[in-house]
Amino acid sequence: METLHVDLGNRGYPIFIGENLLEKPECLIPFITGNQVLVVSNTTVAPLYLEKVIKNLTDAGKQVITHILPDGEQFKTLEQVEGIFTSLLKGRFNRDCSIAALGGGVVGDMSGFAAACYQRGVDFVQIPTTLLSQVDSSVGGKTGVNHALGKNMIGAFKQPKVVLADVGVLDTLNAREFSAGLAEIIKYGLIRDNHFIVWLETNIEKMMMRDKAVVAEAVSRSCRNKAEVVAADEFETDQRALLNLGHTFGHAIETSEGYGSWLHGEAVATGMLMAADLSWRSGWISQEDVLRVRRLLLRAGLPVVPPVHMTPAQFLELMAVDKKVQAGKLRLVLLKALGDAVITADFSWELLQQTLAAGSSLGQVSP
Ligand SMILES: NC(=O)c1ccc[n+]([C@@H]2O[C@H](COP(=O)([O-])OP(=O)(O)OC[C@H]3O[C@@H](n4cnc5c(N)ncnc54)[C@H](O)[C@@H]3O)[C@@H](O)[C@H]2O)c1
Ligand SMILES: O=C(O)C(=O)C[C@@H](O)[C@H](O)[C@H](O)COP(=O)(O)O
Ligand SMILES: [Zn+2]
Repeated sequence: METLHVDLGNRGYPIFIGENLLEKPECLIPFITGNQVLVVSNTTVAPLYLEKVIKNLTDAGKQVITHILPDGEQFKTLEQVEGIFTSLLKGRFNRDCSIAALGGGVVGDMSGFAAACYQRGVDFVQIPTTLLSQVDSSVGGKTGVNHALGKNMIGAFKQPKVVLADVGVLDTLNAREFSAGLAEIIKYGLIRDNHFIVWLETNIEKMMMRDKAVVAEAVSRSCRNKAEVVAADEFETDQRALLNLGHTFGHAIETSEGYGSWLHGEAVATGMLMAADLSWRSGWISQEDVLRVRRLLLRAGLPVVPPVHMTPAQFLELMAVDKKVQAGKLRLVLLKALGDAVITADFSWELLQQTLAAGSSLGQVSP
């Protein structure tokens, strides 16, 4: 087992990464101070792993109740969070209770948001069960829900007390969801870790075959990158926005297509290629760099062509509500080099239009 730490002073916490961690109550119980625990999961994950988590908690003398959400991004809503509050109130849960999120990013984001709001804040722990949630969403404290008009528009920062990433649970994850997690992994390489890109290019086949050691290393390198960024800028006043590479385009795709139609990781993958394309049109990276990004995404089983029917105008309308917009000006995360991203409003509107219109020829037509 490997232990990393998110250095946030009195809001700091460990990330445990390894196999069979669901069988190690010592990784969970010390981080739950009160007696009452609500475990939030969903209809897919609960039958697989809920029993183990409940046993660890009840063996330690905790009073446990559960709340099982319907499965899917389309249920990441305020209405479903209200249901979590109802379970807490019906259970007579006090302010010293904890909420445990057992599931992927959807369960984690909603549970964390419920924890931030219930009685103005209770403790919460993350037990991420998808690759994406182990490498990204369980770390850093962004929580929230979607709105029909925009992704993750309602939310709060709420750090967990611990992150328990048991890579063994990824055995039951389907191939499409596994690939979606790879998008956020590739993101860390592109924004700040050129060595990680080379490592991924070398190990992507082993990763796709779910070689346990390679998967654990990818989770660890990703979490280390994320923990460093979050520790430097917890509330996204500056550099944390780099973690949004590909997301301005990607969130527009998710919203336009209907939540759950494109997986978050798939939309981010295509969005990262669009960001690379615009970086190339801006003269910052080479065409070979863009093709390198494209090849890696394809090898990871990810889509690289935006929805054919999405027009530049539709993209721009949805991108205008992005959370990085400042004083009405769109800011994008772009690449100065592979492994070196910047957040900037300094791009040409005309070149952006070209990227949005490029479709399947992203990065492949000379500007
Ligand atoms: N808070 C953050 O910093 C952050 C970061 C990245 C993404 N996100 C959010 O996370 C969400 C995406 O998360 P996700 O990709 O984990 O999707 P998800 O939570 O929808 O999980 C994907 C699917 O896998 C299933 N599943 C989960 N664990 C499983 C397992 N071990 N075996 C079999 N099936 C399993 C789920 O039931 C679901 O059907 C999006 O809403 C995105 O906006 C948040
Ligand atoms: O932790 C962050 O910061 C991120 O941006 C991680 C992203 O992968 C994640 O999708 C996040 O939810 C996007 O944040 P948002 O503020 O654009 O909703
Ligand atoms: Zn993301």
